[in-house]
Amino acid sequence: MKDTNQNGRKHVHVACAIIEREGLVLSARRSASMNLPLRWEFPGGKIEPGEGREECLKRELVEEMGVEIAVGCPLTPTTHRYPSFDVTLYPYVCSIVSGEITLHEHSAMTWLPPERMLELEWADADLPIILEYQRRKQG
Ligand SMILES: Nc1nc2c([nH]c(=O)n2[C@@H]2O[C@H](COP(=O)(O)OP(=O)(O)OP(=O)(O)O)[C@@H](O)[C@H]2O)c(=O)[nH]1
Repeated sequence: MKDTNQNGRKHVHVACAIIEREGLVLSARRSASMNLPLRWEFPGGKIEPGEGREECLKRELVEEMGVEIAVGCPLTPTTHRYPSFDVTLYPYVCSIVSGEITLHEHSAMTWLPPERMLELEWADADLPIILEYQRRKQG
């Protein structure tokens, strides 16, 4: 997928994993040296050329956390305009099928019940995803 739009503005397409375990959800904190430093996000990353979204997620979770995941239900993709780039996030509900999490890129992680997720300071693009996920859990 192209990573600039018609205006020459950077637009990244990112698959992200809402990983569930025993009623809790995994949140990961970006490191101080990443862009959006210290914001919380879902693990995942940019979809490479020719790569499927689910394939991307499985690759990213091995690279970032050393775990194999099963990719489940998609949530609604959402596009957000940051000052210096645009991002479209493609969220999927996932579970870990093997491995123990080791953080290779993030500075922290936490498992929270869905209703407490907004206590963290999230990357702005994630808010619609969290709200949709919370609505699904309540309904
Ligand atoms: N993985 C992930 N990225 C997110 C989320 N929300 C969000 O705005 N992003 C943005 O989407 C992009 C994901 O790209 P990435 O993880 O592959 O890249 P990066 O920032 O670590 O490194 P890079 O941009 O220097 O290559 C980042 O710019 C990140 O700020 C999220 O929930 N998960």
